[in-house]
Amino acid sequence: MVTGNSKELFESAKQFIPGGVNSPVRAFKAVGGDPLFINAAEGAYLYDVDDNRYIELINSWGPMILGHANELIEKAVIEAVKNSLSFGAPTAKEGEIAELIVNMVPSVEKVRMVNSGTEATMSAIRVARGYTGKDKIIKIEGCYHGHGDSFLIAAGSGAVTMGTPDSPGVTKGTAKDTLLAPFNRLESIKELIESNPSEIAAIILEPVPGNMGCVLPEPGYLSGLRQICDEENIVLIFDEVMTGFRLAKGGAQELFNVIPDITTLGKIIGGGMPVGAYGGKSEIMDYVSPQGPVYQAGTLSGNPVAMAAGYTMLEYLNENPGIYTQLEEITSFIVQGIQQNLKKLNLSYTINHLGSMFSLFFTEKEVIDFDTAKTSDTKKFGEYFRRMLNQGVYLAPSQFETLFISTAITKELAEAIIQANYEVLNSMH
Ligand SMILES: Cc1ncc(COP(=O)(O)O)c(C=O)c1O
Ligand SMILES: N[C@H](C=O)CCC(=O)O
Repeated sequence: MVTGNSKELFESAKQFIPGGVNSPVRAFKAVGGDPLFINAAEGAYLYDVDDNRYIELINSWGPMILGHANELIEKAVIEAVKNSLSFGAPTAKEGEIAELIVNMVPSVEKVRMVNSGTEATMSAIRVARGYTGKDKIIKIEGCYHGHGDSFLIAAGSGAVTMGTPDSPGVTKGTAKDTLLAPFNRLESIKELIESNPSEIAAIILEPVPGNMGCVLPEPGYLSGLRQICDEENIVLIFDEVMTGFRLAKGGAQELFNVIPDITTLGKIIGGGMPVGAYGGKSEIMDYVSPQGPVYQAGTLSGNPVAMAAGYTMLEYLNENPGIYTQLEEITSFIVQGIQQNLKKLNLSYTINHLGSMFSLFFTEKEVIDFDTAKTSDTKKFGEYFRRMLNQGVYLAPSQFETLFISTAITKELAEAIIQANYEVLNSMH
């Protein structure tokens, strides 16, 4: 594979950008080799600056659920751009997208738009604290909620990939208000509540984590959290930045029928533009300024171009719920194909899968939380990643990320992915 142009651009970028990238995991540091610089993408394909073509299994870390360069979204963006890029004043589209989100996501009665998932989660815990008058939060180990200080403790995604799940720069004062529990362990949550009586404002988690790789909640875990929060006057926050509009049109909360108090959203909600949102019960959201005293603002919040893209995406998903069955079927087909490959090759690595999210973990252990995810052989994953790239399949460059399937993945492409997986695993063992 020729990658000279990417190499050159990376060397140049490193002079002016820390590590040459604007988000750490993109640097390929954990998998070796230099990152590919991307020129264009269409449907299921990504094209780099050396004209190599790849089948896309990241989809901009989730947002591109309909594949790249979707005509409807492109058209909506072009129309919006004609009226100026930003007003910093209310628009009709903001009301329309808010109403659509309220109709689609079961927990959301009112919603505030922001510019990223990070802003959404930072704002959500501030409201939870303002509403309850309590300071501490419980965070689940291995979940990633963006780069807000309160969350860079036992954080998944790029943070664990770079070997910095507890980031320097987070003050001890902030860190002491973030308590940690393993995923899927209600007992541990109960112990934290007992040892911090009347101090916990919120429990925040990814209901189906994708940032330690894809991990599934065990039966009763999410409903158990709901019950504990009700009993203890704790705000339950589902971070559905990844799972929102992906696992179902109402997200993981619809799928598992567990309704949180606050939901954070991102990725798909912007159709590829930088958007986030947090919403929930009116009683809680009415604490947000200017209705209430909890301050949160944004110069570009509700940006008209981003709202046009997001609205078009959500409207399409709302009107075409069959997409979720289609995504589940094609993802199951790929997962089963990989499972058969593993069997043929006498390998017993673990695959976790739900809807259009899946991860192949290079461990023989069942992966149910951060500790078991970390038993994966990351060196082996790096080799797998590089060889898959050579086969023309673009994976997330970290063991601690889920893959995302888009509707652009056809049966033929799914077969090509399974074949590439077989050849690569065979060549490695
Ligand atoms: C579950 C989850 N929450 C929050 C975030 C932060 O979103 P953003 O990167 O848009 O700030 C991400 C992804 O980065 C995420 O996957
Ligand atoms: N896992 C992260 C978000 O979901 C990946 C995005 C990033 O860190 O660049």
